[in-house]
Amino acid sequence: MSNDVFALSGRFDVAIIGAGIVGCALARRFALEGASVAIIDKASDILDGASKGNSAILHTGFDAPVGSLEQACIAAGYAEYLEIHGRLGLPLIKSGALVIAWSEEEKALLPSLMEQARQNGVADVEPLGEAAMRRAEPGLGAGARAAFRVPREYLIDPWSAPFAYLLQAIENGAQVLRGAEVTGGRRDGIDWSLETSRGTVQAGLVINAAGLWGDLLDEKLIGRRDFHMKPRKGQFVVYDKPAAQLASHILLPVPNKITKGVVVCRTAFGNLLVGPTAEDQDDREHATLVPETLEALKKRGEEILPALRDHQVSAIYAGLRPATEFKDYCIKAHDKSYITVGGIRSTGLSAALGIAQHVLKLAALDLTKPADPAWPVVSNISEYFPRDWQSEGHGGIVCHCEMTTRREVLAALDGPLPARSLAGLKRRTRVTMGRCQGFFCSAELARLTEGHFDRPMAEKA
Ligand SMILES: O=P(O)(O)OC[C@H](O)CO
Ligand code: FES
Repeated sequence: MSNDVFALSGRFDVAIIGAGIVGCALARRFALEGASVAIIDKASDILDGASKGNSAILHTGFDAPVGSLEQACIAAGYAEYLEIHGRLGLPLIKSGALVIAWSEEEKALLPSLMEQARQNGVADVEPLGEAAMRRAEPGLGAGARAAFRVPREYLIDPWSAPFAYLLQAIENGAQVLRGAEVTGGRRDGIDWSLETSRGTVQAGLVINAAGLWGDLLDEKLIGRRDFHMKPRKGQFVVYDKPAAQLASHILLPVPNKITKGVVVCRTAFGNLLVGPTAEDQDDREHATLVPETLEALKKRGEEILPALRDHQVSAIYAGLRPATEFKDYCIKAHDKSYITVGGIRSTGLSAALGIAQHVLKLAALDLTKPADPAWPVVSNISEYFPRDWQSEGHGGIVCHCEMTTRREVLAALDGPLPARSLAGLKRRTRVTMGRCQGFFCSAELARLTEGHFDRPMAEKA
């Protein structure tokens, strides 16, 4: 049965605004510590803001600024992911990464980057001369000069991880209010009354995890802005599955102060990804795809892996990073009743569990941990682990490109956190995300999802 309610009643220890990667990890941490938790999002489903476009890497933080809060949260988040992923059924693809120099100037920067990695606790970086680099990745283009290996940079599924975090929060008592925009709020000295488009939510502590809207929410609720959002768009090109055999490592360029640069890597779903771009813009809502930029990305991909010329692009997408004028995360307890968690850029996927640990300490609540918390197991949709279609009683394949079964679709439409939109169903099951982009599975999906979505799927015959 769905945990979704039209409105929340009662009083919560913690109200988290924003059900992105960070909000989901916060909900899990506080629920596991014994807090009563409400999580509120204005979208009809979770992960609908910055978290919907991500390159899906579990970073070690080797290149984070030494001594930064970002580095500390990535290190803690990385360690906790390794500790819990098996128990929650979350995939981990141990690819490792190569940081590749494409010019003599970049080659000269490799030793200092390796030193930075060591200072960040990533001691196992390994320099590779040109011959060793080409042995490690035989498909690299002629321009690659030298590299170093970061063995513990891994690939993960960017959607099942936060989904599992929130599911665990729910199974330990958290409540979710989707489709509810926070329009205002006031504090009566003890508790907050948050006004939302679906009623009032009463809580002792409010955590702003509103991502791209974080600065505006602070202004609305506490009348101040300590940072200003500068959305940074990233466009990506996704190649069809046969391209995944072209690279085993995550191929990273030498990063600069703004971005890690254009990455080439496999995905947990067996595709190959090239991106992201790093384009600052004012718009917080729209990440427009630009054909010329996508062509340039393809060209860059082919310089990195020339064999990509013979492979097909199966999808394109773009996301927005909640960047601010500050390089580091903007996490602050304004007082005992209000914490802002802002400026969490693309490293948020790796850092989320660590951010949650940090915020728990800032909150300093007096909580009693439940003795035997629930541990849900999410359904695996990664190409690299056994899938539902390989087991009995799955009811048939609905999406043949992604081998999604009827049982997987029906499960995603049910349970404590059901999909409310096609986008939400895609993130849970991969339907329509294969090489035909839904041409063959949409009609059956329209039938299966009837009555489940806020906006019904248009029937495609
Ligand atoms: O450009 P960045 O630094 O935000 O990093 C993008 C990477 O794809 C993160 O995994
Ligand atoms: S059959 Fe679903 S994407 Fe092709």
